[in-house]
Amino acid sequence: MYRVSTQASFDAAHFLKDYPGKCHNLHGHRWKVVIEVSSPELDEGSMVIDFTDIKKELKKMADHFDHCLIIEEGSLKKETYEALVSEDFRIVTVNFRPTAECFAKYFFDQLSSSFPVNKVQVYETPNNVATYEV
Ligand SMILES: Nc1nc2c(c(=O)[nH]1)N=C([C@H](O)[C@H](O)COP(=O)(O)OP(=O)(O)OP(=O)(O)O)CN2
Ligand SMILES: [Zn+2]
Repeated sequence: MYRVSTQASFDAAHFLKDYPGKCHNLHGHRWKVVIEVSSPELDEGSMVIDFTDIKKELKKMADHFDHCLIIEEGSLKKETYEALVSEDFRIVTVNFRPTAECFAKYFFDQLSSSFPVNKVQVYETPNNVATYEV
């Protein structure tokens, strides 16, 4: 089996609603997303996949979250949410709990529609990584 991987990063703030510890506070990470694509054979260009193609797609997804506040749908009071919006903050609402695990699955699902992805890793910090793989 051949495997290739590429990565992208984004800076974003998040919080974990009702988390029993410091992570319920608003805080930021430089998130790193590493995706791995595999194939038993190479294409006519002797590649699993052209890095250029997959990098472009991954970067587009990472840019979507860059310099934003990630909010899990329904996790803030309406007035808090509206106050943040009125400050013109860039907010991206997600329909999952914004843990590294859920982000790994999210990136996996999104990219799998275009590429034979077999693994996604999301680093919240250089030491903390979550993996979703098939
Ligand atoms: N399995 C998971 N555990 C935790 C996640 C997660 O996504 N998956 N997320 C968090 C928090 O978001 C937090 O930011 C990370 O926690 P922690 O490692 O405690 O924070 P630091 O890297 O800043 O650690 P220090 O050693 O305190 O510097 C929590 N858990
Ligand atoms: Zn965090």
